[in-house]
Amino acid sequence: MSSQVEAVILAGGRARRMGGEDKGLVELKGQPMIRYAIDRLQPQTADLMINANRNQQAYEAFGFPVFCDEQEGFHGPLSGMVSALKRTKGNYLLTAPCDCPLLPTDLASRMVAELESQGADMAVASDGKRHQPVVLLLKPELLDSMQAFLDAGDRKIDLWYAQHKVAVVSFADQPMAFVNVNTPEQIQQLADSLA
Ligand SMILES: Nc1nc2c(ncn2[C@@H]2O[C@H](COP(=O)(O)OP(=O)(O)OP(=O)(O)O)[C@@H](O)[C@H]2O)c(=O)[nH]1
Ligand SMILES: [Mg+2]
Repeated sequence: MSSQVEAVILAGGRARRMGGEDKGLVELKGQPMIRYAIDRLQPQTADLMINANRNQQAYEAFGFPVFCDEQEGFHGPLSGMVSALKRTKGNYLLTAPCDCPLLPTDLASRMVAELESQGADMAVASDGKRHQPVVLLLKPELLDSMQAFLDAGDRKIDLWYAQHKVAVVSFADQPMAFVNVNTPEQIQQLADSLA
């Protein structure tokens, strides 16, 4: 692939539905959840970084750069994305959450291919029915637009990207790809289904 893709795993949320435990570090079948996201993304991307607002040292142990949101106060995933866009050296930044352990192994290549074939500014993944608004492929030049949106006090990712030319990339062929684990019960359900 000629286009260099850097990935950021977003692990900066409060995880209230997980009882406030740091979701990326919560274990699924004996491994921290972020380990699954790393294992899915690392083979697909030139670089990887982790966005976390707590437990920095525990995240650093995975061997990738760790950074927190520039703006304190948990302003949502866009806050992590804007901080990542400021750091990225890739031609594209791929964003993904720490709580989707079964991300597609062909995520980056399909997102890049669709973005480029549609001449879009960015791409959003879809499970075939719904957008996955934290699974995005972003051109670094979107930084100013995202920063302005956040500075205006807006938080909703889909409202931000509606301002841009977006390629929607369907992974309907992989029904488990975006299984999202937000609660202890969902961890248990996924562990059982992977057993
Ligand atoms: N950097 C950053 N990421 C966030 C923030 N809020 C949520 N995220 C990330 O966005 C993704 C999707 O969010 P949720 O699944 O709702 O996670 P959450 O907000 O930690 O969990 P709940 O409090 O239970 O809603 C996860 O990867 C979170 O880590 C934030 O304020 N900053
Ligand atoms: Mg979630």
